[in-house]
Amino acid sequence: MTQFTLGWEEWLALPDLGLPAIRAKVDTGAKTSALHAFAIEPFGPAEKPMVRFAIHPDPQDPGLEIICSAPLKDRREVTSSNGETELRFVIETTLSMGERSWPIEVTLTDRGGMAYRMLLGRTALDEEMIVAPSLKYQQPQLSFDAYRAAPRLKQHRRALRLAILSREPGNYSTRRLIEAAEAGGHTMEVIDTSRCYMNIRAVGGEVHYDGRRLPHYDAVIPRIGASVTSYGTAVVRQFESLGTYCLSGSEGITVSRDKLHAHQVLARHRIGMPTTAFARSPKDSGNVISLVGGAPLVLKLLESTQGKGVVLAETKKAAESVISAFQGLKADFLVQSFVKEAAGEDIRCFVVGGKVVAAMRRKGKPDDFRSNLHQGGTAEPVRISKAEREVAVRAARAMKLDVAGVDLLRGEDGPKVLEVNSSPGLEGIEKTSGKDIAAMVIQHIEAKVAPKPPRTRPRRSTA
Ligand SMILES: Nc1ncnc2c1ncn2[C@@H]1O[C@H](COP(=O)(O)OP(=O)(O)OP(=O)(O)O)[C@@H](O)[C@H]1O
Ligand SMILES: [Mg+2]
Ligand SMILES: [Mg+2]
Repeated sequence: MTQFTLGWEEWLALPDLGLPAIRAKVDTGAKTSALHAFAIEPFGPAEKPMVRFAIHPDPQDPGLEIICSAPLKDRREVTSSNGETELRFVIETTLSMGERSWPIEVTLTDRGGMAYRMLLGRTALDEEMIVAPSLKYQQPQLSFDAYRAAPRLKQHRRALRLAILSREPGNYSTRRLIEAAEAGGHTMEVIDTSRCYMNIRAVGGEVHYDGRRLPHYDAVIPRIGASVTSYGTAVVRQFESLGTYCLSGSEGITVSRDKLHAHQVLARHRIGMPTTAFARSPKDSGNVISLVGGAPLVLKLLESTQGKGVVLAETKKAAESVISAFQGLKADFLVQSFVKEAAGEDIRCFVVGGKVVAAMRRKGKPDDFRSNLHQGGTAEPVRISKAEREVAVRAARAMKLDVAGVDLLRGEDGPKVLEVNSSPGLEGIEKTSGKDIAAMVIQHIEAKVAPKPPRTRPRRSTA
């Protein structure tokens, strides 16, 4: 075997941690190796514990911060060179130097002031390796520029710590998202939205749950039920202000839940929809009916879901009596022209990251103009036109939603968007399309929270 010589200072890479270049001090006086990490937090299930930490690989550049995660191997008492004993997390990872790669054990310690981000101890060295104490860089030199170029090469995939905000841990969508996250090597915790409590302040706001502060999540998937929209979006806003990526933003959830607001936003973006009007005073009932072109027309309670507050009025008389009933209940509603040619069918386009990843056609019961599955409708896969695809993507974007269920009707003069759902269910769409939509959602999150290409700067001498 050829001799492998190391100087007292060497460049190395820790590819499993997404660290392409680290300058290390080789210290044969130390037994274990150490990596100077901060914000060290264990996470994950007891059978498969993980640890998440951050590191500034370049001691000269505090702006370059990389988040790493790794399987947790042990916790161990380590005595450092200054004689202090510290309980440290231990991970195992691959070290690459020159043409060689081998597994090493590394302890994590928060000593950011150290000039070297890594100390290579003797247990990380093989028998045939020689350390030349008076020499440096016996192995190829690397550069911190690798961090500026890396994201464009192969994206490093690290285990993410994810949370889903849901009051229904057992429902199909929640279960599938957990499965997909775990299949991708991530962990997913289910948090009951209504049990989150918060302190609100400019700096250092927190989210608490069951007596403890929630840790930092790489991303949060809000699946907020209509009954807790207001509180739920406040929780989402709190996560947003902590800098956590939320799959559906608070603004998107709020707007999409309010039919009036949603239609105004869609109209502003020139997205086709049925002619829509609204009024509050009983004096204007006749006026709004004529605004949408008279009967037949559709009346919708603003907070309706699952088609429950959606009524078809075949005649002007019927429309007037439903309107007066709604007004009597002090319920806000909108009035919409009836798209007859849609014939009780609507199209659900499932949008992920600016693309329609699946679509289905839903058909109501034979005597129902509503196509909601909750009203007993059926669904089947459907091919959608280019115009439909475009309008669905634009509608999701107008609502500022990365993941959305866009419902549209096939009108005589093109697609007409009915609504944009911020937490679209996965069951119907996965079963009809046969696609793993949950995995697509997780992949979208991975792409979103992967380290951004750090700003480019003139190259600095690193020797
Ligand atoms: N203007 C319209 N013309 C024809 N059919 C309509 C019209 N508006 C709604 N429908 C039918 O009624 C169904 C329910 O309407 P809509 O989606 O607006 O209500 P919803 O209560 O928000 O339902 P969900 O949120 O569960 O999808 C639609 O899927 C569609 O089939
Ligand atoms: Mg709805
Ligand atoms: Mg609908």
